[in-house]
Amino acid sequence: MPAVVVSGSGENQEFEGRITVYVIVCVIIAAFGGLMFGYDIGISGGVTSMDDFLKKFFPAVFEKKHHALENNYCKYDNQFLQLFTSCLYLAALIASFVASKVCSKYGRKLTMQIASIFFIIGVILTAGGINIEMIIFGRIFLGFGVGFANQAVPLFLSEIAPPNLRGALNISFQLFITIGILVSNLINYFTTNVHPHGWRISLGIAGVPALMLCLGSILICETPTSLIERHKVEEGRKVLGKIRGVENVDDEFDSIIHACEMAKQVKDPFRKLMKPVSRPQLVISICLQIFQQFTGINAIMFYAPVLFQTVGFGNDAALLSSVITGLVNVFSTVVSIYVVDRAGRRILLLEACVQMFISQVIIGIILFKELKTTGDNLSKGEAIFVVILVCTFVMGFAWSWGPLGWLIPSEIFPLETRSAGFAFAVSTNMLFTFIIGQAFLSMLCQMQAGIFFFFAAWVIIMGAFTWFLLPETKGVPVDAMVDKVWKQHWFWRSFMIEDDRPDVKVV
Ligand SMILES: OC[C@H]1O[C@](O)(CO)[C@@H](O)[C@@H]1O
Repeated sequence: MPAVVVSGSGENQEFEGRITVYVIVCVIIAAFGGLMFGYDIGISGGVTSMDDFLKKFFPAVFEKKHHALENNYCKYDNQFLQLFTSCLYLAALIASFVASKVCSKYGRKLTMQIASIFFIIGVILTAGGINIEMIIFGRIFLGFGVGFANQAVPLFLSEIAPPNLRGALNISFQLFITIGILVSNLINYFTTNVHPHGWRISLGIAGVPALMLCLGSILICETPTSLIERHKVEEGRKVLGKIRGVENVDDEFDSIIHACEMAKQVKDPFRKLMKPVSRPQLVISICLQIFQQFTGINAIMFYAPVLFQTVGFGNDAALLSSVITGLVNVFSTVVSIYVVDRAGRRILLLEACVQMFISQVIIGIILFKELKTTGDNLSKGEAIFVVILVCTFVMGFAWSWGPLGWLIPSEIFPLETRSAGFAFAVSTNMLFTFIIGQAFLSMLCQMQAGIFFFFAAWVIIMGAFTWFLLPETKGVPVDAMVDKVWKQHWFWRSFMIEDDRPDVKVV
């Protein structure tokens, strides 16, 4: 998940430096952290739809799936099966509190190393799993890895990126996540026909990015910001010179020193976050995360193969359809990188609401009409139409609520509360991802086709929220947000009266 830029608002300043090979190597290594997260998101749906896996760990679900004991919508409704997917996010939520301390006390590099060790343990336990407990423990370890990696990698990327590339790199983390999801969909497509251990291969391949992150994080440098924060000022200057590839890094160095000093002056950022002046940023960041998850995206990302089987696809067709939605996810995220600073945030979010709403309502209507009783299936044409609609839904999400759910919280907080505010955003995301992961299959069973109308209703709420309460922040310098955005806004300006911000001028 993309980064909060803590090293001053260098976005508005030109410093000397070029993109060095070293920076590129560091970015690639850190990318494995994002890939790993995406891989874990995407892999569980395919694995939980594989017969060999179900027979071994969830025989009751296997029976339901093959003997039509229940209607289509309830085939996969099983709390443990959902726990296999969702426990990862609960573990990540818990780990992220510890990780944020480790990250600022001991640095980004060590935090990434710890993440990769968790990942490796998680991969061994899940791929080698012999009972449910072992695979759930494995997923929990993967979750610890995600908690640590998601704290360190975005910060690391934004701190080593040349300032003019920070925005693009911010969205790149989401891009790495989507690539990880796609790779996992592809792997599942091939391993589903490898019996009886295809699922072990799927879960085991996660070891590749985990090992790359582990070995790579020995090679990479610590970021200058983290070194300076931890009083290793001279080393910080040296590393800055090395990653920028120029002799004179004085300006950027001074700006990092200044930003670190400013950040230190804020005694209690969490208290400051609770004051009315921070209300707009806090409410918006939390709501964006809740809304991001209530678009229903992870119902698709986690359970697409299961969902496609629910509407009557065979195993291969279901997995292939997931590959297609994975591809749409990646390409639409790339679109966002190009469009976001040209078109602005609001228009992307609002357009996506319309697109997602239409897709969900039509899917809901088709399923409502065609999948009523046990044994019903969609016709081939209808099933293909549903896949197309899932793609238009994912497309809308991926160029808006996906990346912007992270970008906006990272740019609206003033420096004093940025880190703390972003931590809230990360934990809210993990919490609601957990809720969707744990509840979706049961909701599908209870609400049947109505689940799509449920998510569509949320899309209306988030559209209204965006329309009335989300100001445009495109091109607004970070230190001008209060004057140019919040004090001008019809609703949020009433919170700006008690403006007790310390005079932090971000340079
Ligand atoms: O690309 C979709 C993925 O992006 C996220 O919303 C993170 O921003 C995940 O929760 C989701 O699985």
